[in-house]
Amino acid sequence: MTSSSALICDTEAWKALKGHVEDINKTHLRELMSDANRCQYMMMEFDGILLDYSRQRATVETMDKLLNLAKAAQLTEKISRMFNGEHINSTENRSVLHVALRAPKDAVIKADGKNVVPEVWNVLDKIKEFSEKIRSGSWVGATGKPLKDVVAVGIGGSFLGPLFVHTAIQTDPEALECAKGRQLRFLANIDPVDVARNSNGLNPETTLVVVVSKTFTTAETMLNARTLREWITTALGASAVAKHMVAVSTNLALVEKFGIDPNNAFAFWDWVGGRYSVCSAVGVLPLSLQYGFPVVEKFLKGASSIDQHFQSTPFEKNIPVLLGLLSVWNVSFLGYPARAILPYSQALEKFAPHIQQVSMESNGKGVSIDGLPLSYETGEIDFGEPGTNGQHSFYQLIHQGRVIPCDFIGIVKSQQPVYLKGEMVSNHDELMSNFFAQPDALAYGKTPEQLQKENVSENLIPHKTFSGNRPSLSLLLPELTAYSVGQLLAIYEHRVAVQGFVWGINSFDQWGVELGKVLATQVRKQLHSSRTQGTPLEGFNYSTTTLLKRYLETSSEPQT
Ligand SMILES: O=P(O)(O)OC[C@H]1O[C@](O)(CO)[C@@H](O)[C@@H]1O
Repeated sequence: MTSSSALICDTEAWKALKGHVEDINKTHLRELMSDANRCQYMMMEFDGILLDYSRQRATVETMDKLLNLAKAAQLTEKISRMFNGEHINSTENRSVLHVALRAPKDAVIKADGKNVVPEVWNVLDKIKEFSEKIRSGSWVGATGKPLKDVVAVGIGGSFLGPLFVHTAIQTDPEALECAKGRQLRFLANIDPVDVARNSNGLNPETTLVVVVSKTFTTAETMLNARTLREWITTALGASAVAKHMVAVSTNLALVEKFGIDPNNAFAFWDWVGGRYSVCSAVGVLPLSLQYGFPVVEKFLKGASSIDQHFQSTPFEKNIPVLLGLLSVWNVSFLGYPARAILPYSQALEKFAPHIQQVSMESNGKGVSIDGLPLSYETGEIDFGEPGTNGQHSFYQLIHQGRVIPCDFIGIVKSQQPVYLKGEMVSNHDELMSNFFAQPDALAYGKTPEQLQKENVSENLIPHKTFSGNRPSLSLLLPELTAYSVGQLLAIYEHRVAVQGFVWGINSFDQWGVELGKVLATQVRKQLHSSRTQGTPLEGFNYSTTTLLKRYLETSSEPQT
């Protein structure tokens, strides 16, 4: 067991895994895969989702050792502390209760002694009512027209999760039907090009702007919100803000100060981390406006199903726990610094960008939760693209270059099936042929002997050899619906938490994003005074001074 100030790397369980790496290095996935009992042990099913981790560089013994590590890290206790609303985000003195956002109405989840589920459902009911008004046309804009289009303004966790879910369900037949005649756009970047892209073609008379910001102080979001407020008031007059702008925030005082009627604000709470907020009004409001609340409620139910599985299933059958432990194994023991997220589904194209924030903002830390410097790496470099597009891009490197553990995510039933008469297989079968083939190509590789038998010329043999032994895991979902998107989200959220719990870090703060913001403030002030009063550059190093000088001398940004 670790005492609160000890590092997990000092435990016997960690040392046992370190020693075990040597055993694993003596094996090849080719051999491991020939053991059917092992493979059977490494398949797990829950609520329609099938996990196959037999292509991890692990044996049953590895799993036993990882489960011992979980014990040494007090994983059971840490998960309970999260669900019990303890202030596990200790550097911000906050509970971590995104699970309460999708809990059933009759659940009891307490933060600071108070059941938060009724408050959650108050906001959900308010969203339901408001979105029905907008969708039915009973709430109209300043000129009496129904509001058909929504622009959600927000960045980071106030953007990536909602965009992921929107992209994932927009071609689902049920969601598609519910969204008929409506548009949902996202404005995140402060780059004015993003403003142009997301307002071009929209009519302010029929547009609702949802400003989404936990703090309501994020520089990019607030300037974008002011820009769209200007777009609305220029076209429709100042009073139009009341009908055309609403907000999602924990900071209702600043919402009001901005000029948005507090009755048109949708609250959430400081116990919801930004990157874990898609199940709060942050995601639920824009998605309900586009698809209707009943569709979004299915998404919440999918996430809740995984929450219950995560909270109550023994670790050896617990999908997020197994995935988290295997990631720790890959990063801390096998030394693989990256992870590729490879959904064989175009609808999941925004999944990897969302998980990049969930994972890298959570686990990219250099000290333990008690502030001790870590002697091991935490977090991994997450990236990904849908298959098969990625195969024609970066797969060369993962087959013959660096070893990157891969998550293959496949869907049994396509949202939009196509079968052309005379073709050997349907379009979805064609896609899935690749989903099934790639993990084996990575695991088995191809030996020089095999190439010789194929009469490959000697000089090409080294180039055509695949070392194999490259780990992956496969997740197979029955279909991609609002429900299963919720499941997928919760699996990854909890997996990231498991990794952080084992590494002994705080996965719920993000101090690393602050320094850059502070330095930008200094630059912003300088740009303002140089442009308006010709103030010379001061206080920057040689490099930044040179770049700023070039920028100021060669650009003529309007100042009025
Ligand atoms: O919702 P807010 O307060 O505008 O913050 C947006 C994002 O900024 C961050 O604080 C840092 O970039 C993220 O954690 C957060 O999701």
